[in-house]
Order: sequence, then structure tokens, then C-alpha cells
Amino acid sequence: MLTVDKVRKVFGATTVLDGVDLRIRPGEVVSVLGSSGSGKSTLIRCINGLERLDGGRITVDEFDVSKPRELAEARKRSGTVFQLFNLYPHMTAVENVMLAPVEVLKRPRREAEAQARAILASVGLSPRADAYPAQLSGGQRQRVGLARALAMEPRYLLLDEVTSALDPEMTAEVLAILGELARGGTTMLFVTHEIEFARRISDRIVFLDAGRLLVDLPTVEFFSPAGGLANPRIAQFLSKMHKD
Ligand SMILES: Nc1ncnc2c1ncn2[C@@H]1O[C@H](COP(=O)(O)OP(=O)(O)OP(=O)(O)O)[C@@H](O)[C@H]1O
Repeated sequence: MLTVDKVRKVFGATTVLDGVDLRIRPGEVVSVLGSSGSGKSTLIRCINGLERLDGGRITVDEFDVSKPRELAEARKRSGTVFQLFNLYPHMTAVENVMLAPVEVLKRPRREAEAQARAILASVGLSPRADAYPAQLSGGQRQRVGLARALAMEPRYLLLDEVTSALDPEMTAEVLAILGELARGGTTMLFVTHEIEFARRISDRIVFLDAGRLLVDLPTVEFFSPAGGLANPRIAQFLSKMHKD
């Protein structure tokens, strides 16, 4: 289980996360919705140990991300894909994907390469496995980013607005793969502005508003008039997103 307990994060005078509680059980797909600036990316960065907590606790399985000795193990279990791909430009797609398994998991290179090629094939990139990032489209780069996270065989996949930098066609490519992963039982925490997609794939939706987690509801309830929509902040958010 991935557990976020009363987490607080402050930047200067602004409280960006204010007592956030969240549980993600193996096999669940949970989407995080909320307006721009509500703290969604900060939550992912806290889970990944990229931000120091100002209060509360985050554990990935039993590993506490605030304890330097446990962070590496927590990170191995929670693969993160960011909006920008952050691929190494001097390495090919397959080299990018096999890097962490070789360096962190100490896998033999040959084995890591075979696994990396298989994962790239599973995201439809076999023909581009030996291309450099500059030779790939945005959607292909993001699929390499996803393959790189999957190569570590994470128990939890954290996805931070992975399609925000992509045009609609490339977004569809990446969402199709995420949909397959969700159906295949991959555990995901999905920060997104793709509301209709979140609705299709998520078991639960949580809504962040100015750093507070307003609701954590099964997807059907979140979108029902008596459930999430009864909350004016959520109703306002959804009607704005549908207009945009
Ligand atoms: N390193 C930082 N230093 C200072 N303020 C920050 C920092 N990172 C984030 N913030 C602030 O924290 C708030 C939450 O930011 P965050 O990126 O988590 O929001 P978000 O919900 O992911 O937004 P978006 O949907 O636009 O990506 C914002 O007001 C942002 O300006």
C-alpha cells in the first residue's frame, strides 16, 4: 500500500499541501484532479521524495520516503513519469530504458537490454528502439519515458500530467497505452487534466483544492449529482474543464 498521511508542504508563505491523506492499494487506479496550482504535482514530488515534507508521513509499502535510508527502496517501488520526458539525449531509446535496471538493480547488460527491447515493443516502439530522443516525436519520447519507468517493475506507477506537453494525436497514443496498463492491473496514481480518460480508467478520483483533499470517491460517485458534483468547487471545476 502507498500511504499519504496528513501531509503538509509549505513554499514560503503558501501552504501547498494541507493535511493530505490518501491510500493506494495494489491494483487500484486513482486519478488526482484539481485546478492549476492546487498542489497535484507537488503531491507526486513528495511521494517521489523530491520534496521534503513539512508535516505528515508518506510510505511506499513499508518504506518511509522521509528517511534517507528508505528512500531508495521507496523510489524503486514507485516509478514516476513526468510531463517532460527528461530522456538522456546522448543515449538511444533502448539505452535510456536499460540504464536504471543496470545501474540500480545491477542487472547484467544483456538481460537488461532484452527486457528494455521487450518493453519498448509493448509500447509500440520496436522500430524506434535504436533512435536518439531528438529523432523521436513527442508522443514517442513520452512512450520511452513510460518504458523507462516500467523497466524498473514498479509496484506503483506515478504519472504527472504525462500528456500535457503533447498534441491531441500523441496524447491519444499515450493514453491508449495507459488504458492497457490500467486494464492489465498496473497500480497507478494519475495526475491529469484528461477528465474523460480519468473517468474511464479510474477506480477512484480524488480532488485537490488549494492543497486540501476535498473528496476521495469511487469514480461513479465522483461524477454523480449527489456525490462529487454536489460540491460547488468540483461542479465549477468540471464545467470549466468541459468548456475549455
Ligand atoms: N519549488 C517551488 N517553490 C515555490 N512555490 C512552488 C514550488 N513548486 C510549486 N510551487 C507552488 O505550489 C503551488 C502548487 O503547485 P503544483 O505544481 O503542485 O500545482 P498543480 O496542481 O500541479 O498545477 P498544474 O495543474 O498547473 O500543474 C503553486 O502555487 C506553485 O506556484
